[in-house]
Amino acid sequence: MRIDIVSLFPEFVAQCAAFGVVGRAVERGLLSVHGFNPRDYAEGNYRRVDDRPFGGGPGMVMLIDPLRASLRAAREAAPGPARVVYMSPQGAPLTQAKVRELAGRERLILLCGRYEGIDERLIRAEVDEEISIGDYVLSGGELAAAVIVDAVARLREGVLGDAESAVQDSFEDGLLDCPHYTRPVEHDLGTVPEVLMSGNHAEIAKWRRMQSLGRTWQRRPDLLDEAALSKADRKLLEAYRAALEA
Ligand SMILES: CN(C)c1ccccc1CNc1ccc(C(N)=O)cn1
Repeated sequence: MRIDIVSLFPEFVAQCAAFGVVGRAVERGLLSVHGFNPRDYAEGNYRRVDDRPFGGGPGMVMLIDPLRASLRAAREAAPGPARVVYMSPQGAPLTQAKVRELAGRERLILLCGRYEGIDERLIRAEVDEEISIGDYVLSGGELAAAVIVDAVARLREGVLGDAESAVQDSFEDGLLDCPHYTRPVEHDLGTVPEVLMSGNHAEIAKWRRMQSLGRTWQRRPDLLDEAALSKADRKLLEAYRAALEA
C-alpha cells in the first residue's frame, strides 16, 4: 500500500510512520509513505502557498495551484488510481468501518490543510472525500492524516503478528474492548479476575464478551444497538447489569 501525504510539513506525518508496528511494516515494504510539499510547486521567488480570503476575515487560504501541482506529482509518482482524502473538521466522522474501507485500497493521497483551509474549487475538483477525526480544531490536517496512516496500516495483511490483537480490537465488532490483565496475579492495585486463570477458554470468551457488552452499555450506549444483539449477548448483558446491582 502506498500513502502520499500532501502537506507543508510532510516529514511530520512521515515520522508517524517510523515507529512501532507501522514503522516495521514500512521497513518490511508492506507500506510506503511519501511526502509532497506544495511549497516545492509554488511559483515566484516567495513561493506563495496561501493568500488572503476573498470576502475578508482573518487568516489565510491555501492557493489552488501549488496544491494541484503537488497532487499531480503525487499521482504521477506511482501507477494506479489513488483515493484523495482531505482531512478537515467539515469531513465525515472517521469510523473503524471507514478505516477498513480505506485499508482495502492500494493507494491513498492524504491532503493536509493549514491556515483556514483550502480554496473550495480545489476541493471540488480534486478531493474524493473529506474526513474528520473528531469535532475539534487542529492547527493543521497532519495529525488527522497520521491517525489515518496508523489506523489503516495496522489492518493491512501481515502488519500485525498474531501476537497483536487487531481482530479483537474495540470497534472491530462495534463494541468496546474488554479489560486486560497481565502478571503479577497479586498486586497492591488488586488481583486478576479468577476466570482468566481458569484455563476454561469458553468461560473466558464468555466473560470477555460480557465485559465488552457491559462496558459499551455503560460508556457508549450510542454504539450499542440492543435490538441487534443476539439472544446470548442479551443474556450476557443482563448478567453484567445484575452483577452491578448485587
Ligand atoms: C486549520 N483548520 C481548522 C482547518 C480548516 C479546514 C481544513 C483543515 C484544517 C486543518 N485543521 C484540522 C484538520 C482536520 C481536523 C479534524 N477534526 O479532522 C481538525 N482540524
